[in-house]
Amino acid sequence: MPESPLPHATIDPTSIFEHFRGNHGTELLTAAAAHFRLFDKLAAGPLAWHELRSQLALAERPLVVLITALRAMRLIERASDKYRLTPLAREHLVSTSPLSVADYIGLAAESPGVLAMVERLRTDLPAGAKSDTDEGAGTAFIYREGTDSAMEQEASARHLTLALAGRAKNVAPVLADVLPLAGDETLLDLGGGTGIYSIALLRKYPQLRAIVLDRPEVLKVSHEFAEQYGVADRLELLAGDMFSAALPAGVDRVLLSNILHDWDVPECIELLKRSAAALSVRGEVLIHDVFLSDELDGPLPIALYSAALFTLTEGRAYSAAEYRAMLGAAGLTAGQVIPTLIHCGVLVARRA
Ligand SMILES: C[S@@+](CC[C@H](N)C(=O)[O-])C[C@H]1O[C@@H](n2cnc3c(N)ncnc32)[C@H](O)[C@@H]1O
Repeated sequence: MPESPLPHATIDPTSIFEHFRGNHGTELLTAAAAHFRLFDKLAAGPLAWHELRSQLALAERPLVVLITALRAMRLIERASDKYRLTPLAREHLVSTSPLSVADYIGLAAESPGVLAMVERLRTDLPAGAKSDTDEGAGTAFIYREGTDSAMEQEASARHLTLALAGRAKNVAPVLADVLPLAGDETLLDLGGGTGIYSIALLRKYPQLRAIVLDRPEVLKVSHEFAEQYGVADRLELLAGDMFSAALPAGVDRVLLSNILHDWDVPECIELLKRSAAALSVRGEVLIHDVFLSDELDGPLPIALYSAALFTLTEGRAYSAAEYRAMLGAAGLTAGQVIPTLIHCGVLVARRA
């Protein structure tokens, strides 16, 4: 079988992803205005973070997702550790304002997407997870021992893994361009999915070997990709749970591509500690992901992607500052984010 090419995109597809995620803007804005009455609550005066949490009855992760998006929309701003309405929100989103459009926004209050978002915000549970109102069909993209995951069923694992490949095929050649791995022997790709990022790096660096760790049903797809892209002799497939599997020791790089954004902070720190323990003396951890601003007030496309991650997984988008804090807890320190494509970038970390 002839080897498949892995070409660079000639036209940047980023805007398509931004349009695709636009629905989360409607959902979060309508949830805030019509369900949580956030703008009316803030009309009475600025609130501290803990006051927002108790007045909205939201856990930390959903509140971060909601407030980050509203700050990115320039409807809420932070001043002296309190959150307040911007002039735009005060004039147009407070229900008693003469020029309020709150009822207009309320037209979407009962739409299925908005109701689903409100449910996710209130329960802090990903779609498919078991809750009082949900039978639990299984979560997409994440596997946690003891819970139902779509990644454990052959058809859904294949469908979800191949869906991600579309984005990954565009980004992987750019990641290979920006990472100098000429002196490296081994790359461990945790939650590697199709393995396309490893494949791009293997094709660029002939001395490199890669190990993709993922769930068994997903690895069936990675196996096909390794054959298709002509790197099967240098790509090892390791089936396991990244939170508990014995990881190979002394690897030069651990790649966490679009992994940490699937998990909450304690799980991210755990994965970073496990990654750090797998490194050789000069080894590095590569966080390939999207990055919110350190202020957590944008950019809007990442804030809306964060909402998508929040609804599907146990994670959200993080800022580089948040990653630096997690890396610090794992004994690692990072340089600057190196941009790749479709809002992604790579943060390279080594032992502190
Ligand atoms: C969002 S995808 C990222 C795939 C790929 N790295 C990329 O950048 O496109 C998350 C991957 O992590 C895998 N995964 C989730 N939980 C896992 C676990 N506990 N152990 C091993 N793999 C897991 C999923 O099967 C999936 O392939």
